[in-house]
Amino acid sequence: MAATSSWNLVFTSNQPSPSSLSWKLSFPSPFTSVQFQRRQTTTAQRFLVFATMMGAKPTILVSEKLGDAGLELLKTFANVDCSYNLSLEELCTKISLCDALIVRSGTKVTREVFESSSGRLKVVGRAGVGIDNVDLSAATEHGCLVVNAPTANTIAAAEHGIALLTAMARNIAQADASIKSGKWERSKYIGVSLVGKILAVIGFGKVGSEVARRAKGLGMNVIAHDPYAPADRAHAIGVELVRFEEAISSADFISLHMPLTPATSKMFNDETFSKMKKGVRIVNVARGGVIDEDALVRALDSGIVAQAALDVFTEEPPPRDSKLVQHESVIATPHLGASTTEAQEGVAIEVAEAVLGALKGELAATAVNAPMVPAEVLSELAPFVVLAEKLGRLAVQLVAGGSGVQSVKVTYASARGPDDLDTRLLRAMITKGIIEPTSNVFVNLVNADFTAKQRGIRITEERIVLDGSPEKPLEFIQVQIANVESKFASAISESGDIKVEGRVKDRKPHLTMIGSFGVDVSLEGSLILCRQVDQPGMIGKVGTILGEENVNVSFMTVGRIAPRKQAVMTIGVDEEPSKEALKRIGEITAIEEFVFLKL
Ligand SMILES: NC(=O)C1=CN([C@@H]2O[C@H](COP(=O)(O)OP(=O)(O)OC[C@H]3O[C@@H](n4cnc5c(N)ncnc54)[C@H](O)[C@@H]3O)[C@@H](O)[C@H]2O)C=CC1
Ligand SMILES: O=C(O)C(=O)COP(=O)(O)O
Repeated sequence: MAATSSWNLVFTSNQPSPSSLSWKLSFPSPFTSVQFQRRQTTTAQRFLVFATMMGAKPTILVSEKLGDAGLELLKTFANVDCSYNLSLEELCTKISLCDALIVRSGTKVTREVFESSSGRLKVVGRAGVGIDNVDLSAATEHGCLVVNAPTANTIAAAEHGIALLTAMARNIAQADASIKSGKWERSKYIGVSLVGKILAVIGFGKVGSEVARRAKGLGMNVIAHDPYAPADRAHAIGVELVRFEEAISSADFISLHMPLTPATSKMFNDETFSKMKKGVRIVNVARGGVIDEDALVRALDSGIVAQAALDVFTEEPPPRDSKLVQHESVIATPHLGASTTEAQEGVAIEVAEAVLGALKGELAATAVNAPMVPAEVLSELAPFVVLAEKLGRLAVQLVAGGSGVQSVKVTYASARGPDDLDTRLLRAMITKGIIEPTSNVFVNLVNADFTAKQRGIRITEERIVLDGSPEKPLEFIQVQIANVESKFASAISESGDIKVEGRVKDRKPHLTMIGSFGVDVSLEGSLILCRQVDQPGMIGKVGTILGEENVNVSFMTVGRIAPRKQAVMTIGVDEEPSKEALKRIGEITAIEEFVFLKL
């Protein structure tokens, strides 16, 4: 069964629920609860509930310039207060009178803002992609839904990337400033050609792939690095997906299009610059934080990087005396990637529809957070929810870089009939585990299926109906990822898929199978998996190395096919072992392969 069920997010008042409650989520006054229900209510009914609850039009604060079509749409259903350039204090004062807030990247929606709203703020709409200016945890804690507009500015951002690429290569900005100051410097501004040059696109998502398509039209040879992008999508537009080192060491031009996440923060630093071809040119229309800006200044000064074209900065606006912005080999724009008339109209409509939809009780397909689920609803499923997310995280970390995840099969083994076990939350948590380590998207019950679909990940679910007591909701969950290579060959099952299986024991998640190896480890902290020839002394050898490296081992177990044949040793560690410690483990003769996994 494909993950195609559709759900409504319904805001209700103190009235009895009109239809069956599936997930009841806490929500502040005047909405007393939020429920996820099958699509049983009509739009008219939802409007009725909405109108009854509100009594009056909701108030929406728009704190940054928004396209007219979006504003008009908002005004049809709400009182709209457009107040720009508010200080934090002013925003906090106004917010207690607003049901929704619409922002771009310039408004910091901090915890203070949610606290000041005293529960009235129900939706924050981000008219764009990046939500790094909204405190998502605070929003969720305050029961406030956050929605964005993820598709309408893709082309604008890609076009801006190409504009910066060509302007940089031909010194357009510098030459323009020169001629305007009365000079005529033809030999000073000799540029470089793009045709035949290698462009490495880092982050082959919506914007990255559009940049690649356009660069190919300019005659460039385009390669891309994105550990999670499907290779066939790249092949379809004639782009080869390569490893990160290969991308940065062979490129003449590098264009950045990955999100800012803990994994991509300062991904471009002294070490990565030192591996680049001398004279490389870099474009950044993603987020300033993916580059260590001091390291970029050093790389520009030493000539490793010949030029950089930057639209985004760690601090925006950057300090007036920023060495980077002032550098003669840098051209810069003030975060203009999404600033075209067309994109701003597009994001305005996209965000207005999402905000109004959420206020009317419809489920926003572009929701990036969700209100919290009360403990009583979760109590039975809670340990399985934790297990589901951890299995997703484990499975995706076993995928070798370059082989994108497209097909995930989840198997639930249970003695309960299909109608007595709702797997939506489990599926959402597996999806969260698979997607979150590779993106800045916040995956939850609201947006899990949408996010998986958008990323081309097909999640199918299967039931194994067991005999026995249906008291326990589930016996085990298996997660299988098909058509990928694994960093740890032993994780591949007989069917050729990466396979992990887990159970709940004493309300704690346990990994009970990896590939064809039966194991039994509590899923806490992080894990080292080693495949080895089964022989005495292995636990001692690995334990000694970890002890010497001051890494605390929480448990060790061995699962084997038969005595003295192959075994998989699972080691739980409290701290992340150093590269040196992992190298020493890999050098133990009997160890055939190993992998370190963060849970
Ligand atoms: N300058 C501007 O005005 C604009 C900036 N942006 C920025 O561009 C970024 C990309 O936007 P979209 O393409 O719409 O997002 P997207 O989510 O479609 O694409 C991001 C891609 O980065 C990949 N990725 C994740 N971790 C990676 C890693 N470690 N190395 C390489 N690739 C990695 C993901 O797999 C995904 O394919 C956004 O995060 C946003 O911050 C977007 C629009 C306008
Ligand atoms: O959509 C994004 O991520 C952007 O960076 C665009 O930001 P903006 O809405 O122009 O402030």
